[in-house]
Amino acid sequence: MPSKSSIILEVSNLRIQRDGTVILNEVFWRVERGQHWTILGANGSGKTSLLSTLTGYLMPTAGEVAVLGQRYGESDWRELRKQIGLVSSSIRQLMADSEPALDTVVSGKYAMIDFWGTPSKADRARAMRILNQIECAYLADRPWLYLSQGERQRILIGRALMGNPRLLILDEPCAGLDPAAREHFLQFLQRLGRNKKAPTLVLVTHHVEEIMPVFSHALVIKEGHILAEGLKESVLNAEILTNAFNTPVKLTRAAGRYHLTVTGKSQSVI
Ligand SMILES: Nc1ncnc2c1ncn2[C@@H]1O[C@H](COP(=O)(O)OP(=O)(O)OP(=O)(O)O)[C@@H](O)[C@H]1O
Repeated sequence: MPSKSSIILEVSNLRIQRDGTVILNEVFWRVERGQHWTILGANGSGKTSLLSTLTGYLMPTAGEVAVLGQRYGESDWRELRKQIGLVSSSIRQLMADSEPALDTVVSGKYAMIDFWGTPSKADRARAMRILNQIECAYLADRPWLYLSQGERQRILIGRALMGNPRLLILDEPCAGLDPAAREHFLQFLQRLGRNKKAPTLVLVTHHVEEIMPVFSHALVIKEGHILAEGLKESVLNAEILTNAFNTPVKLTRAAGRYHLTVTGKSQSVI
């Protein structure tokens, strides 16, 4: 049995239902320190809903959700959110065009969008260290508007790191990146995750190619329930992914990376 402090999050018999629609059902999931997870599933399977529950934006209909030792319903989720880093397209859209990258990183300390205050010397120094860590020191003064998609993703990770999170959730961070930018970003994620002080990573992706060796575990969702979860070697196989995507697929693995090929027609009727 893992000690309490080593449990990053625990979801038990979670059910989410809205307007008669069951979005998630019978979800059991535990993430422990030292693990990095990836979440896979077809469009509409429930990935974002699961993440929204973890960040307190979606209320469970039944079941228990505990994140970083705080139980949903008993703790102030707004406080807890400060310990969870989140990089998602919804956050990307909220950034102010004129804000320099350094200020965007600083704003992560206050879990604020569009930072209006004057950052303290110490905050600026810390943000600069983070910019170095995310290999973006050269972007410190560049406004958000001019950053490339790949640079924006890194700056948002920097912003999340400013809050010193123990959990960093990345919801499709490679969306919109060209193949080279995507690979650079993934290599960066690999280095980040390898760092002993790194937060626990949870990556939502549609592409197995984005699952870097640093990710130790995988969770596959289908139609609101868990199809498979555990060590990625036991979860990521053609049979499970064929089921998850309702389409015959072939999965290959080389040098710790995966590659998926669709080999047949979808079995679903759209
Ligand atoms: N508030 C809501 N009320 C009713 N249905 C909802 C609500 N929120 C989500 N859903 C439905 O729940 C299902 C899961 O949605 P969710 O966004 O979690 O899927 P997803 O796996 O993240 O999909 P994608 O890969 O397309 O982003 C979808 O069918 C969606 O329409």
